[in-house]
Amino acid sequence: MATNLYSLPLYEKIFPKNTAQRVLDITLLFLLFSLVVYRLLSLRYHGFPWLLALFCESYFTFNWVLIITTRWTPLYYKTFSQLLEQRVHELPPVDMFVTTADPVLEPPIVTVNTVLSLMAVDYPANKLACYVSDDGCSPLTFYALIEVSKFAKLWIPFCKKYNVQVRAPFKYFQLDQSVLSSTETVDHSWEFQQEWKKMKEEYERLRRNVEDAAKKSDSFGFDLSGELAVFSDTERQNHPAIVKIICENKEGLPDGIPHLVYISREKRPKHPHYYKAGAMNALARVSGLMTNAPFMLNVDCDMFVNDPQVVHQAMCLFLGSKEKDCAFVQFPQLYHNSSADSLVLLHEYVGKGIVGIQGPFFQGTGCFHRRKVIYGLWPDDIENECARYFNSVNGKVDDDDEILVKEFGNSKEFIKSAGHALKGKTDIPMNPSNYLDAAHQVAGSAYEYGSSWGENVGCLYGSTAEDNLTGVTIHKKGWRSGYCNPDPPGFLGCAPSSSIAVMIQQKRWSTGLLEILFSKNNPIFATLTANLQFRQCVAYLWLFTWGLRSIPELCYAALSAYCIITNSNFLPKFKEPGIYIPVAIFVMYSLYTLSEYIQTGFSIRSWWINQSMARIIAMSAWIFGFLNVNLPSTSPQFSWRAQRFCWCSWPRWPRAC
Ligand SMILES: O=c1ccn([C@@H]2O[C@H](COP(=O)(O)OP(=O)(O)O[C@H]3O[C@H](CO)[C@@H](O)[C@H](O)[C@H]3O)[C@@H](O)[C@H]2O)c(=O)[nH]1
Ligand SMILES: [Mn+2]
Repeated sequence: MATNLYSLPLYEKIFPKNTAQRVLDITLLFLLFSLVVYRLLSLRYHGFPWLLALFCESYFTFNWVLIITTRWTPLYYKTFSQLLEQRVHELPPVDMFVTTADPVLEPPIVTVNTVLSLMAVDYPANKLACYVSDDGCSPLTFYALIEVSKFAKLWIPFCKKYNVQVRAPFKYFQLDQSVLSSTETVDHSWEFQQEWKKMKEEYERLRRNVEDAAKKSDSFGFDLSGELAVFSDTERQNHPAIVKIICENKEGLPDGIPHLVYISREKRPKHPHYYKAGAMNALARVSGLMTNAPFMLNVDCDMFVNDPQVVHQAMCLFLGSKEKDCAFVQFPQLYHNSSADSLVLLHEYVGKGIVGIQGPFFQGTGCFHRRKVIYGLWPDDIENECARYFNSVNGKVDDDDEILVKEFGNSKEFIKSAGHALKGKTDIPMNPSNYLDAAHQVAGSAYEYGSSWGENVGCLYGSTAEDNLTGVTIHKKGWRSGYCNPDPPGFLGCAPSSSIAVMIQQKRWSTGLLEILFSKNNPIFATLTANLQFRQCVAYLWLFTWGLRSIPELCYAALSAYCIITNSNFLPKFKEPGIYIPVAIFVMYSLYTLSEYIQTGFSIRSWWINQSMARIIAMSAWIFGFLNVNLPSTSPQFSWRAQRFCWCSWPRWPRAC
């Protein structure tokens, strides 16, 4: 008897067994408690170093409690994307967002590759739209996207015809020709070889054009005429909104080219622009008007699609679960230019634990969202059909509905589209060009004033880690999130290229995370007053306290130097039995972490380097993050570019610069 396809699930939840891990975790916890108790009992025989060591070790014990609570029940999902199209008659539309901010630090050829990999995914082209937000207001980025639209007409059919696996051309042409197409029979054919050569030439031409244009723009030789005329008289931080439709799939062809839209939201020196969060909100509004897809994917400009089935994978989770159980689907942040061992380990041993509680954190990139959730919906709103938003009960959306205007701002067209999105209507507009005027309005710098954007709607303002702030408020409402970790990875990003860049990034993260910890969106309040689960709160606390951990880490490292100088000691003497406790902790922790590295396929050397780097980061970058949040800022606010370059700057993304 044939299996009924409708009865098969789209994904499976797998809870791996972790008994050995739990036993080791508890043993270490027991040893840490013993050490703290031993210190307390012997405190009166010792001086200051003992007291300081007690403080540090108590903090490390607290941190260990956070870690083991977080990773107690690991979970991962297995998706069956081949069943999706049989199970779902009509695949839902998806709007794809790319954010870029600086054509020098993020060369347009990188954005070009990301955009091409998105536009070429295996999904009906009439269900896709790609929106690029350019916070650099750069004619170069715009020019590069025009070049993309020409190349896409060749590239997308080529990828689909030969079932190309990696659809970011720079990566594809780096690969060995024998693995270029997954269809072995076509792989070696004369036709394929010819088309491959042509495609490579075309890509080289595109790359040269974009790079030559970049050189010209460096030397102020860029001709701002024709389509680029809108960029004359603009400054990076002072310009009107620019919205241009570069490709439009007017006929709605499933095998055509998806819409491609360029957006540079308005910026004025007087108005705060809220960095990436502001860009994401402008993208949400413009896309809401033009295509209003119920799902949105957001990626950083340096993160390309590595598996053309990503949208299918995400849809398995969205369409296979109850709405409440899947507010967003996060793919892990992995890199193509670095093995990023420590990140992989973090995903493996802590990330999966978080997935098993209320779902993964929003990591800012490689994430599919439900539009409704980004519009601020609570799970209860789904049951009562968003009653709190609508004055009229006749099912129609009034474009001057007071509540909607207060939430979403003063654009009649946008109110209508938001109302449809909230009500889950799927009859979406297909002609983005009809909404160009309204799009300019909602991409204006003053549009958000008096509305809930950044407060309750969209990506939230108030932290440089806007992704975590937005994620914690989603979980706080009681939503769960899904995790997709396919092999090969769905997305690959670009790791910071130097240690100093890593430090700057870590400093920014620790600042942003502490900003959330000290705000009204603190996970403890969220558990006490709303629907954040207790263990999810613990997981968030583990993350948000990175910056605080720098203090005990630094003190503990300084203790040995202090004791040598003052001829005192902070550890029990060798003849005292108490010495066995710290020695046991040290040996066990080292072997334990080492075994995690080896089990995940990394070397002893990588373990050593990462352990050292973890200490260096905690004692430098995180300290600066901590100071950044706690000291009143006296220095001028640095631009994003300065933050990326400048180790000693005091960056606070959420302020205007
Ligand atoms: O004013 C800005 C600043 C940044 N960005 C974009 O935001 C993204 C992330 O910025 P980046 O400086 O590359 O930060 P990273 O530390 O590499 O990013 C990580 O950390 C951020 C939170 O700090 C998350 O938002 C990101 O998704 C995550 O990849 C990039 O696409 C930028 O183009 C803007 O669009 N406008
Ligand atoms: Mn980045």
